[in-house]
Amino acid sequence: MRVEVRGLTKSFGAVRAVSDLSFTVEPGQVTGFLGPNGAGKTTSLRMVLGLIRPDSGTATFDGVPYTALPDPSRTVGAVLETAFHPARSGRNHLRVYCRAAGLPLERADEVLRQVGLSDAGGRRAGSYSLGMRQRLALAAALLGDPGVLVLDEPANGLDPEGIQWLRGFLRHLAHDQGRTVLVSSHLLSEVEQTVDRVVIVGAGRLVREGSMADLRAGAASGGTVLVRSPEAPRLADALRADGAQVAADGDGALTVSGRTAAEIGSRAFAAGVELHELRPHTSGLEEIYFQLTAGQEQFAAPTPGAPVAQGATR
Ligand SMILES: Nc1ncnc2c1ncn2[C@@H]1O[C@H](COP(=O)(O)OP(=O)(O)OP(=O)(O)O)[C@@H](O)[C@H]1O
Repeated sequence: MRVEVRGLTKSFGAVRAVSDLSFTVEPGQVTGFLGPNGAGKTTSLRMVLGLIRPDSGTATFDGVPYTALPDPSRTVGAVLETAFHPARSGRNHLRVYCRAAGLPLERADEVLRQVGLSDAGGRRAGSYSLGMRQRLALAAALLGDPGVLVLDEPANGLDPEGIQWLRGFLRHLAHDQGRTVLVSSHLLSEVEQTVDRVVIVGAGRLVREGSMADLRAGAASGGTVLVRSPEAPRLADALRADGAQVAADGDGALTVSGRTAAEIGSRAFAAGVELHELRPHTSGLEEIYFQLTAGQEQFAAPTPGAPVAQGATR
């Protein structure tokens, strides 16, 4: 099932949370919905799920808006926020949902098993760790065996082991079971190894949509490489002649952009230049994400020592 978002726009008073946002989420893939805090991710997901009405624009599931789906809980599963009745067991929490959605009660145990909570199903949800609550929320989203999963920051509060489990689980749901998975995060690094595609938003607008492979390819040439050589000027000339950008610090160190470390090493070898150091300086990927979203955090912490801009606080 394909999710299509077209021209979604939403303001809260004077704050335009989402602005003419369009993107597509394909089946069989995990799509990361990325952007800094306040970029409009949660508002967009709530519009996709029919929880708030957009000022304009549409979000559809194979052409049908959420509110017109004949059987929404069997079509779309969502994890938005994790609120539980603390005295209710995890299993009973899920059974309440089953009843409300007209699903067989056995589904509760099936999804508990899927998320690895079988042994904890009888315990009060109030005693669950944050990671277990996230798993329970994911279990609730899976109750109707939906073709589409929409997850808002599901990695929040998970320990590294939990994040690794989630990564494998989401990829399994998309790649092996063909589901459409949309997962939001404000950290690229958190979902980098999980997602196949990215939709990046900043200040409510789309700033990038594409495959993770494309983002990585752009990043490989977007980073910088630190090179040290006793023959730095000669190497700089050779690299510049090839079209690379080279900054020299005069002390035998060069900062090269537009070339990977391997390409620089090959060029040096071909020119017979001795190297003493060859080190990728920035990851490229984080840099691209940062550049795409720079200055768009709504509540960005000021740089220490920098003057506070007028109007930067609200
Ligand atoms: N109900 C609301 N009333 C007023 N303003 C709102 C409301 N919901 C969101 N906003 C504002 O809309 C903007 C986008 O918020 P949103 O929560 O969608 O961003 P986000 O990308 O999900 O951020 P975060 O990662 O911090 O959750 C913010 O400026 C926020 O303050």
